[in-house]
Amino acid sequence: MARAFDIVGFDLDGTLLDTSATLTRAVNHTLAQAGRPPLHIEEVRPLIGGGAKRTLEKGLERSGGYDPEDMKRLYPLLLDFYGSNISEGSFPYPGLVDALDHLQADGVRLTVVTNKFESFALKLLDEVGLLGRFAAVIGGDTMGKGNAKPSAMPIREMIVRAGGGSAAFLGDSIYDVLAAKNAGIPSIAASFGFLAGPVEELAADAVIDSYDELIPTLSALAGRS
Ligand SMILES: O=C(O)COP(=O)(O)O
Ligand SMILES: [Mg+2]
Repeated sequence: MARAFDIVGFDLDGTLLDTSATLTRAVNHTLAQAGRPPLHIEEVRPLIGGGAKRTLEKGLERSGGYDPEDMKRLYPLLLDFYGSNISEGSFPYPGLVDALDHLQADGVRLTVVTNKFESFALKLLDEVGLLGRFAAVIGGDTMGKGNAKPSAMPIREMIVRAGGGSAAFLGDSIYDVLAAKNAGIPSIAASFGFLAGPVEELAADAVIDSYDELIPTLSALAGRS
């Protein structure tokens, strides 16, 4: 079958992998150092997507209040714990590997654009055995401070690093949809990810409820443009 797009880009947390158990453990480990009560995974899930710093800031707000001095002390602890336990409890969403196989068999180049640090993204993807699939992995720090999603810059960079061509982007947060829109490429929202509200609020060009829907959705989007 002819491919719908030359490049398909993926967000990482809440899109390729369910990382919520690992991040909840890291957040709770950090909150405990500050004598704060733990948060439930359901509370942490919608706080993921803007990078670990933002997740911790929001976690502190929810567990008794945010204080920049606490943050300065606690953020390195979070990074240290998370970096040392990055893949424990994180898993690909059902159907992901089949969908990637299908896309690669059609000659599609696969990429990742995440707001995680690039080094963390590389380590995590390597440990779950997916790193070799991706022509490019762009992190929240790859393009420099202030240039993470929703900036168009990491999406443009992903297209350049993957060798150019038509592209679409799949993600689970408003940062993903806005980054794709800002870069002028179609966006797809993963309703199975870490949503902070109804998936419709993301206003993506299409929505998938599982990876079984990805290939037909890409074809429909390509036919529309
Ligand atoms: O919040 C994070 O650590 C990164 O999240 P993302 O992979 O969804 O961009
Ligand atoms: Mg995400």
